[in-house]
Order: sequence, then structure tokens, then C-alpha cells
Amino acid sequence: MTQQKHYPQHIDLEPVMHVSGSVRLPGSKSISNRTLLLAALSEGATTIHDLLDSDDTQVMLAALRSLGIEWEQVDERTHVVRGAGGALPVQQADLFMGNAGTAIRPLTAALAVIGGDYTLHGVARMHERPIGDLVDALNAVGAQIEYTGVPGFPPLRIRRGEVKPDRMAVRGNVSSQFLTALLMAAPLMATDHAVTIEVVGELISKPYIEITLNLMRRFGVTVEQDGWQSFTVQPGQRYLSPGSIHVEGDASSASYFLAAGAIAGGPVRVEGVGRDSIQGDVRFADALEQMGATVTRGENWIEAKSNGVLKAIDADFNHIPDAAMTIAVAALYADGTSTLRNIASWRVKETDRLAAMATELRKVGATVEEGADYIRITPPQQLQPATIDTYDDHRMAMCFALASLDGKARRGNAMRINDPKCVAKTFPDYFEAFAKIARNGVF
Ligand SMILES: O=C(O)C1=C[C@@H](OP(=O)(O)O)[C@@H](O)[C@H](O)C1
Ligand SMILES: C=C(OP(=O)(O)O)C(=O)O
Repeated sequence: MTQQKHYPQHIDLEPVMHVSGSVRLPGSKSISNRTLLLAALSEGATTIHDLLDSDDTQVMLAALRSLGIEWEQVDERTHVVRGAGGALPVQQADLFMGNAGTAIRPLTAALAVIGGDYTLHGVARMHERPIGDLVDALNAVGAQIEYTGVPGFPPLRIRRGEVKPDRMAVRGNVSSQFLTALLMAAPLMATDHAVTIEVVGELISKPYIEITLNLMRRFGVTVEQDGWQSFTVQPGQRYLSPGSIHVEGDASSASYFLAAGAIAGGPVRVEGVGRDSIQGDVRFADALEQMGATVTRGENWIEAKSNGVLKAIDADFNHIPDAAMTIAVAALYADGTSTLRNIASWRVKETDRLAAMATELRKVGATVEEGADYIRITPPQQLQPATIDTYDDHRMAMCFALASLDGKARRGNAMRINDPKCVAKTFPDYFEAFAKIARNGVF
């Protein structure tokens, strides 16, 4: 279990002249929480290596325990989950979901299909994050899900329904996690007939669906795919434990270190994720290459180093919404104005990330234009030291650490990051890892 860490109210990051070294990444959040749920729904025990240990996985582990799923941590890097074969031993539970989208969305679908009497709630921000498209999709085919607060948002009360559709439809343009949730629950519905899930409208964040399909396959269920429009699960497929499974390092967490290498010398190597990763966020490295950095990819590592000043970028980042935040801060070091497009989903994540990013980038001196679904960033001549607010958003804290990199030879005042404990959502040791690659004064 997580060691309770002590975090100060703020962290002052002195200007860092040069970065180099290597960082072993924590496990992927997206793979960890999917693997935990699939292992719980499977027949047989699953040994999971290198599971992420952070707030988001702790809420999933605690929820599974409350639902009667047995699991244990056998050593620092190994968990064993005993699957209940698609049933849940406990039929009544109150589940705290923190702010973990990868916990509440998939669990809502699984619990609604399996049936029981459950309440799901989270931190205040979770109650502002939409879930209506998922609830509508499930209730339209016989689920019994009610809102106990504001319609369209958690908290939710789930009662036993009868969910055996042959077709269902879900909107894809607010969060791909709704489709992920239905896909993972589909084999539980497809007991004697096929289930087809249709996506209504544009599907965002598509690479996360690939993670879902890949992991379902490893747990014995194949999904027939017709483009990004429709997904069919044939009947009679059950989740079967693969025996053991390894969780890749987190590609979104990798972005901060790769960007640091691209901005301030490098090389910086991240270990745990490589060229064959199943995570879409490895394509963050392509964006760094487009900005002029040199990236090298191995089987289980990626490395980035700088080639002088970064080039400004103008690109669509819909496929990597999380790692795109890192590009927004890297844009402070570019040779002109950068535009990040098609990122409307930023508004409904841990905070309104478009607004938060614009506010904090302006504090360090950037000129920023914030649109409904884009952000345009013109760097200042010289970065201003500032006190960065993080809005209880791990990624705000992690990407603004990069503003301490002294690409423009500013000396003197520190960059202050308020409330650094928010990194615990996905990367509790982030600032220690960041300090490891910082080489002050040795350029
Ligand atoms: O399925 C997943 O693991 C995730 C999907 C993405 O969300 P959206 O589909 O809401 O963009 C991403 O931002 C989130 O951090 C993790
Ligand atoms: C959007 C994120 O998280 P969640 O899984 O809670 O949606 C994120 O980690 O950036």
C-alpha cells in the first residue's frame, strides 16, 4: 500500500541549467486501472507486475475490496487479484472514487450490468465531471442508474436492472472513457447474443480505446471493430486471467522528462516504456521531434535531447490530450507562437485545463489566446519567476516544473509550485524524480 508522503504547501524550484540522466517511470494509470478491473471480472487469479501505486489506483483497489474481490500485494512490485468470474461477492456498497475517471466510468458500467445496490461518489471536482452520456447509454438499455446530486454528474446510485441489449449507442465527443466503460462491460451483457456498441458523433482520445481493446484481448475477449463507429462483442466470451501481466511505465508521466531533455540539454531517458508501447501518449515524442528535439526509442526506453532552441508547433492534439499539456509548457521555450488544437476535453478534466493553463502561462510572461478548443502560446523574451497555482491537477504541477528550466539563462528567483501534493493522483514521487535529472550550474 502507498506510504503516506509528506508534502509541503509549496515547492520552490531553483532555475535548472541543464538536465540529464534517467528516470524509472511509475506504472501506467490507464493500464493499471483497466487491468485491475479486468482481473476482478476474470476467472482465475492474475499476478500484476509494476502496478501504479497512486491515488487513482488506490481508489480502484479499495473499491474492488469493498465489492468483495480478494487481492493482495505480495511484494513491492507485485499484486495478485483473485477474479470472481463476472460476479461480485458484495451486492451493496458505497464506493469512493476520488477523482479517478478510469475508476468511476468503467465501474459504473460494470456494476450497472452485474447488478446490486451501489453508490459511487468522489471529490468535489469529480461531481463536476460529466458522466451523463454513459448513464444515458446504460439506462436506455435497462440499467437503473440515478443521480443523487446534479443530473449528468456523480454521485450515482446504481440499482439492479436488466441489461441485455443487442445494440447500444454512446456519444464519443466528451470522453472516450464512456466507450471504454461499455466495451469492458460488454462481455457481461453478451451472454447469449452479440452486443454492438455504436459511437454517436466524433470519438475523441482514440488511442485510449486501443489500450482498452488490447487489454480485453489479453483477458480473452476479442472485439470486432468497424472503424471508430461500431464495436461488436460476440456471445459466449468470458474474461479469463492471462496468469500474469506486466504494467508498462506511464507514457504521460514520461512526457515531463522527455520535454525536459528537449528543452535543457539532455539526454534524458525514461525507462519502462518504449517503441512498442500500447499507450498513445508515446506519440508525445513525435511532437518533440517536430519541435526539433532528437528522440531515440528502444524496446523499453525513450530518450530525448535538445538541438538548441525548440521550434514552435501548430498541431492537433486530440489523440494525446494529457501529454499535450506538457507541449503547452514546452512552448515557452519555442522560437515563435505555438497552437495546440482540438483539445476541448481539457475543460472537463481535473480542472478546466484550458483556463488554468492560460492563467498560469501568463504568469510567467507568455502571451496566450484561449479558445473554446485550442490554446495559442507566444513565449516571452525571458520567463518571469512566478507562483504557479495547480488547481488540484497533477498535470498542472508536473508540467509547470518545466518552467524552472533555464533555457533563457534567467538566474535568481525560484519558480514556486503551490500544492504539490496533487501529483499523488498519478505520480507521488514526481518532484524527487525531477530533482534527479536537474544539474544546476553545470551546463
Ligand atoms: O481511458 C483512459 O485511461 C484515459 C482517457 C483520457 O480521457 P478522455 O477520453 O476523457 O479524453 C485521458 O485524458 C485520461 O487521463 C485517461
Ligand atoms: C484526465 C485525467 O485523468 P482521469 O483518468 O481522471 O480522466 C488525467 O490523468 O490527466
